[in-house]
Amino acid sequence: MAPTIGDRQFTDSSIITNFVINRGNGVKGLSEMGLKAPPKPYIQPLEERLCISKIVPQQSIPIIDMSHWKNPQVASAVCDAAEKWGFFQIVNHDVPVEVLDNVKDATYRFFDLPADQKNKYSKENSASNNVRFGTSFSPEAEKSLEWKDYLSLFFVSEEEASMLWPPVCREQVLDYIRRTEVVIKKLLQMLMEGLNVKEIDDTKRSLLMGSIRTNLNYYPICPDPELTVGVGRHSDVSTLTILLQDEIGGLYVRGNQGDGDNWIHVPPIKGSLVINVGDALQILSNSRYKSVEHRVIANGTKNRISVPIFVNPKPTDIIGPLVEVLQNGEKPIYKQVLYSNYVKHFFRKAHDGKKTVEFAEI
Ligand SMILES: CC(C)(COP(=O)(O)OP(=O)(O)OC[C@H]1O[C@@H](n2cnc3c(N)ncnc32)[C@H](O)[C@@H]1OP(=O)(O)O)[C@@H](O)C(=O)NCCC(=O)NCCSC(=O)/C=C/c1ccc(O)cc1
Ligand SMILES: O=C(O)CCC(=O)C(=O)O
Ligand SMILES: [Fe+2]
Repeated sequence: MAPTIGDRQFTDSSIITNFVINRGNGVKGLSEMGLKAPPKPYIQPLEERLCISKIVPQQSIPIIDMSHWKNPQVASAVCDAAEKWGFFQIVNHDVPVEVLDNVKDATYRFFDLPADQKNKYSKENSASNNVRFGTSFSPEAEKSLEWKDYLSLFFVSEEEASMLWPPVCREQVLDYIRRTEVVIKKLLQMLMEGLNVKEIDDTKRSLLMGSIRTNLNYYPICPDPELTVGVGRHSDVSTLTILLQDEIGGLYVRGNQGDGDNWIHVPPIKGSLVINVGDALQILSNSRYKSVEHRVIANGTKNRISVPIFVNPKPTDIIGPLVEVLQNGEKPIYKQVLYSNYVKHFFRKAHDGKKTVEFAEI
């Protein structure tokens, strides 16, 4: 017999939505009931499941050692990876491993809170849109739900964070952002030099790193990971995303071989950070740097967490190909778009691969 919530059989999708979404139990609450199979709303159509034959085990994204970051070879490796892969890992980046461990512990602390505590930060209850606890990406728009809960923290100021962010993780997330900012600046400087942008002035700084959103992602144990997704295929809307993952694995990036229907695992490396180009940098660079599709498969025996920092333009910025990039006579592929409109378009629909960027195409 299917597990029950109260006296109702756990097959009715409205009961699941109520338990998971409205009452703040999240998919973590479902997972902890020890279900034998994922409930129907979580079953993905065949075309969205990651078939093992599409995984290319012999390939991997570049791993870049940042210890001698002033060496031009490092800049050239970063620009090369951003062009060809859109994804790379960095090691020896100077963000202390304790800072990373602390933010991982803080993530567990938040998700281990009782449902009613976490639900204070839900879309309905949160004191601000800048703090949101939720599940899946866009439950209202999705045909099948993702096996993921999240806390999303949009940074406005330390003062606002101290009033609005959950105390169990606030300081650790702020510390992670502060320490990572140094490496973000180095990477952006290298990427801009690769585009012939000599100086990052205030306008460019805003376009490249004017706003920061940090998500704490929690992927609970899934009874049948092959039938579900942790995160569906998508590209990020950021300029750059800095991702901290734990030791479990499960992140896959679209490969660039053959017809492109192949996926590469991003292996966890202790102390490393995964970097990926987002749509905003693809647009600013007129497609020199590529935002690449990726997805997450939940684990059958372990809970997994990840903590992406999305480095973005300011919502009020207008983004389009940079003049420096078009100086050589290159035709612009993208029009000028208001970044908040771009983000709204992204949040309004279910994940759908690289579809969001079409919003900015000429
Ligand atoms: C322009 C925004 C996006 C919307 O503002 P708004 O029009 O005043 O309205 P809301 O804040 O009420 O949000 C509108 C819709 O956006 C969605 N949304 C608003 N934040 C959120 C939120 N953190 N989460 C998931 N829905 C949201 C949400 O669906 C919501 O729909 P609804 O409440 O049903 O009307 C505004 O929040 C804003 O300027 N935010 C700052 C810019 C910003 O967030 N940049 C971050 C870009 S990177 C990023 O977030 C990547 C996230 C991501 C996440 C998961 C992934 O799998 C992959 C990537
Ligand atoms: O959990 C991961 O490894 C990646 C998550 C992701 O792609 C995202 O939050 O945008
Ligand atoms: Fe992502």
